[in-house]
Amino acid sequence: MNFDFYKYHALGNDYIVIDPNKTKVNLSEENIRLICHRNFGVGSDGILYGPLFQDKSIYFRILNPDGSEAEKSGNGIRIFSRFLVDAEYVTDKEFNLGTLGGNVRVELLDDNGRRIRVDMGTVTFQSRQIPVAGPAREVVNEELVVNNQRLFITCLSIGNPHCVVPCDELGRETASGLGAAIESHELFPNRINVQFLKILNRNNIQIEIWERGAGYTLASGSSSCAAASAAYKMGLAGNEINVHMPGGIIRVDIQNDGHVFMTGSVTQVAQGVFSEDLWRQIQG
Ligand SMILES: N[C@@H](CCC[C@H](N)C(=O)O)C(=O)O
Repeated sequence: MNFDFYKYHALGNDYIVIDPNKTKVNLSEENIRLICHRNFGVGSDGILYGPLFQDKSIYFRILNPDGSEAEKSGNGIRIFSRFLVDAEYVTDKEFNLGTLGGNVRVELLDDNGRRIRVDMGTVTFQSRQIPVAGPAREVVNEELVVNNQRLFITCLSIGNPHCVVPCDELGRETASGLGAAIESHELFPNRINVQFLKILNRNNIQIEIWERGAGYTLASGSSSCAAASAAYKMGLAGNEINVHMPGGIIRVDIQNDGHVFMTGSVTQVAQGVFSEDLWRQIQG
């Protein structure tokens, strides 16, 4: 049987995979919002659309539940890699994947892609590359007042933009209230993903996440890499870091050459068909 969509989660960060070679859907912003809606649609933190083949390379698109497109997603990369194994598009243990935010190298740590390590590339703290408004600079430990609170932010890009905010105490309410205000702050012309960071010790950090275009999520791969890189840059942690999130733990290793490796799990949730009612809505 052919399915219209496949659903996976990586530590509770859930994605719907749609394969354009099998299922033809008009992914307008409105349709993306409906498919991802947790009451009116299937429900997810986003859609992964691929494989798309170009010059013998495999690409995929990452669509946020508000209809916007992201350049990169760590959990999205691991989930899409597992889908490629499940759908028998790849048989090698190591392969490259293309995203808008750059190419990554994927390594399957077991036979069925349930545990995956990814070379996510390198990070930059340069404001122009993230982007962050104002003079060209590295955005490290910079003061920002949001909702009358004085914060110290470190911003970086790992293909998609992140703002890391060290905090003494973490909680879903703070992450949601401050996260939404920071995501759309005028300092960030492309909006930004936000991580609230607590240092546990040199090898363990804890984060709460507010994702651009998705809101509060239980886990995020690129956020784990961003928070670990910011903690390392500020001298608060070493280069081998377990990132604890509400949905579970991702391991981040920062190499001497600057490459950031992320290791974590992927779980398949469902294989499904869109009902006639939903098809009627998404076909207009
Ligand atoms: N969940 C993701 C990040 C998805 C993209 C993000 N919302 C953005 O707009 O950059 C991850 O695991 O990295």
